[in-house]
Amino acid sequence: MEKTLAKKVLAVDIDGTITLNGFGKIHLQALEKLRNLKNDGHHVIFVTGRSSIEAYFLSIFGGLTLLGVGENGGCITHGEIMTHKMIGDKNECQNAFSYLKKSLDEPIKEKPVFPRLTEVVLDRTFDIKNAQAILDEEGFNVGLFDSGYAYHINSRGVDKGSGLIKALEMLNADLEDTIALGDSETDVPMFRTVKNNIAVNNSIPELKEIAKIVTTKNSGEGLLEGLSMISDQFL
Ligand SMILES: O=C(O)COP(=O)(O)O
Ligand SMILES: [Mg+2]
Repeated sequence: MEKTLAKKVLAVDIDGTITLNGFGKIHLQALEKLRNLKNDGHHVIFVTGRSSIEAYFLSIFGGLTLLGVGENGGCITHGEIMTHKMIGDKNECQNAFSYLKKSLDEPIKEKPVFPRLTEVVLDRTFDIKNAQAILDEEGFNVGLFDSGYAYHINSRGVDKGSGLIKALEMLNADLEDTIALGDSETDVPMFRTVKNNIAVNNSIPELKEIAKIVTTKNSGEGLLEGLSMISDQFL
């Protein structure tokens, strides 16, 4: 009697992993692969710096699990009736943004993205490490993160790792049954949380260093390559 495989959870980054960073175009074969895995009984969810509403709608149109972790873990949108679980605190992120506007010499402005419920998203136009030091110095309880697509001001303790753990609780699923895929700094907390993970070839070196699998191909092609490398093991 063939052992039925435990239901796995695929936690998939969007920009730079199933799209080309900055453009948003979905790699269709990669999406088809994810839908097939969903149809095989696994959970497939997006864990992204984009809005959780974008992730949720992509899961509807993609035929995936109706749960999107967005805003770098700051908000989870889920269910047949669209419901938001807000984890981050937009107020403290906005206060930090206002302080940076007064403190930085370089230009700093919000990136024109889909509206956010718990974070602030900025154009990548300033020295992020210097900005983080200024916020720490002033005692702001926020983090500044670079997804390669945008800078994010998130509440302290809000990241893709903490957001994924909340999502797994909601799905009644286990960390050891989870596989994460990503490409940028914002995926590092997720990879530190989930030991089974795949960094696509266009990932930053810091993510590749901690990844269990690093693909030779970029973005959507890399997702397909990475999933084929594990499918014989446990998908
Ligand atoms: O919105 C962004 O920063 C891009 O997001 P992602 O790479 O985490 O999907
Ligand atoms: Mg990404």
